[in-house]
Amino acid sequence: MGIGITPFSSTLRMNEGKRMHSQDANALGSLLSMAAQHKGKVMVACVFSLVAQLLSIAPFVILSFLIDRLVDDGSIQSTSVWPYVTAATLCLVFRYVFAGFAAVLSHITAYDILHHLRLAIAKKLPRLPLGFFNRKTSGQIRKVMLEDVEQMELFIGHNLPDLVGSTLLLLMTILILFWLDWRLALAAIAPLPIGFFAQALTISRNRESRSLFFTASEKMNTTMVQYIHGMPVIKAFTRTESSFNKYVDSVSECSYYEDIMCEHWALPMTLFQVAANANMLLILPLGSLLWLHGHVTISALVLVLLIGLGLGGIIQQLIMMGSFLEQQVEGRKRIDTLLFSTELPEVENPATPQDASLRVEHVSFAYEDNDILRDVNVNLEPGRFLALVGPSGAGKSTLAKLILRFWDVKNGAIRLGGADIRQVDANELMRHVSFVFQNIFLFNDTVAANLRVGKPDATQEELEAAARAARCHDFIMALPNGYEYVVGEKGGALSGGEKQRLCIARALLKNAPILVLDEATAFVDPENEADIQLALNALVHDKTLIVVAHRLSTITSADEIVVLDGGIVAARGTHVRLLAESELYRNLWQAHVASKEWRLNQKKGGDLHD
Ligand SMILES: Nc1ncnc2c1ncn2[C@@H]1O[C@H](COP(=O)(O)OP(=O)(O)OP(=O)(O)O)[C@@H](O)[C@H]1O
Repeated sequence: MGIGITPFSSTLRMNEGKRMHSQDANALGSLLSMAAQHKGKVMVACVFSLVAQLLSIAPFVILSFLIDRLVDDGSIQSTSVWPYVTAATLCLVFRYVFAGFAAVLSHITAYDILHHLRLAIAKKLPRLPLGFFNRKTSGQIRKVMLEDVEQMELFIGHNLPDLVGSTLLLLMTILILFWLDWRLALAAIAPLPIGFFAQALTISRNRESRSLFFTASEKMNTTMVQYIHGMPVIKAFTRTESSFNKYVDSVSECSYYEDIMCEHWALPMTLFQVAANANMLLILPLGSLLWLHGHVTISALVLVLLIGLGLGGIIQQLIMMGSFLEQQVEGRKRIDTLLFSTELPEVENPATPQDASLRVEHVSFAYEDNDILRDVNVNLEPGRFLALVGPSGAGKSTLAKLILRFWDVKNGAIRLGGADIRQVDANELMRHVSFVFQNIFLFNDTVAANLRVGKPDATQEELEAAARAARCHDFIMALPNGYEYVVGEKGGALSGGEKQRLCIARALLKNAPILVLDEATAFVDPENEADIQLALNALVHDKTLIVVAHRLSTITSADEIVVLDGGIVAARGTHVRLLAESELYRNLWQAHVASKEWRLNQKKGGDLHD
């Protein structure tokens, strides 16, 4: 297994090696403690596996007894042979019975573990800060939940019982060999250290490439998911070739590391194969000499040959299991990374927001080293409307996400209804805030089910009222099954604007006192814009509204507009005041008006051609 020599010379690599070593050890510990939680069934499965293994060599021992009888007593009757044959047959039959029981038990346990592990991961995901999902792609999480968890089934269902059975069989075989004759036993095991050395060499040479291979395979997974999910964009932008090449590159990277591992593996493995089967060259001449001089019986010699030659096979099996174990340790590492990711801290004495006011106090924030927001202040009374505007990359979406606690602020505090959001229980926070983001997500379910995400027990009347307020009812009724229409993955047949209005209806149903809306830039045709504006008006009248605005015409009525530039507040005020006082806002407004006129001209041009 992958714990051993660190083959790198530089300090950096030594440290990296040590880190990997301790991660491997931790992951192995997790694997074993997972087995220990079901120790009753796991131990019985291991014992059954061991018995099955012992029964596999028992017929050879019986055969040697028979040979003894034949040699010592030449006049043996054929009927005397039958008990030996029957015993050997029974051993073989029971070998498979025990192996079968071991497999059934270990698989029952394995599937139980699989079930609980998948549930544990699924329960963990909602407890993670929302920012976690910005960092990890769905492809990476999918790989952990499907493939890495599957490795645990292989560990409990196959590897562990086989590993225990084969290790004990190896020891038992060596003991029997020494019991038969110590000189022949030494001859049988003499080449094995060479085999072990070869294996240790493979492991140490492959340590780095193995880790790189697993990272490359994770990348391949992500690329594959993106290749499939992004197919409409890829085709629309005729990026089929470049996207396919990206996918091919990730596959090639994977096979590159596979090739390296094979190269590292080829020579030591060949050496091992030769060594594992070379003991016959020692046993046969030495055994013949010992027999000629009367030091061993013919039956002992035959038995040494039969089980001694099997030693290579047992070790080969152990080595194969060792390499499976490496994969399982690697899978467990990824599962643990997810399971032990830092959750939003539990609040000891949770605070409750008293109203729908929002205060952003001297907030600074950095994703990594560079500050994205610096000393930002906002004060919003309940029921008021705040717009965040500014050039691309100014930090508008980041500020909106901080209000939802995607991440915690670096300095300062964000208060909802007077309570620091770090002191508010995560569920309570979500009860007070609704949000509609640019990357709209709809479940592959009916329109009604998607709306009910906002309020699971909403009546049909409530659904329709929310849909009417968000300007969705008419297009929903025009769908083939109305509210029972299955929208399909990513919203299927709905337009971008329609999907956004569905999300607004969902937020309306949730009826949280504060709404954060990261306005989408993509769905800007005038009809949609007017409809979205009306949908927003429905939200505004009794809610505190924070809108990250790209279409400035939708926020001219905001109580306060905060202009962000390079992470700092460059100006603030109403639309009219900012037009008079802020050059940056004026420029943004002029750019917006120009783009609207351009779209209008484009449309007129289109109409003329029609
Ligand atoms: N998850 C992230 N990790 C690291 N950097 C990020 C992350 N999200 C955003 N950034 C960076 O933070 C900066 C501010 O991004 P943000 O999305 O908040 O800007 P924005 O004003 O909303 O831009 P836009 O109008 O284009 O949506 C950008 O430089 C962006 O590259």
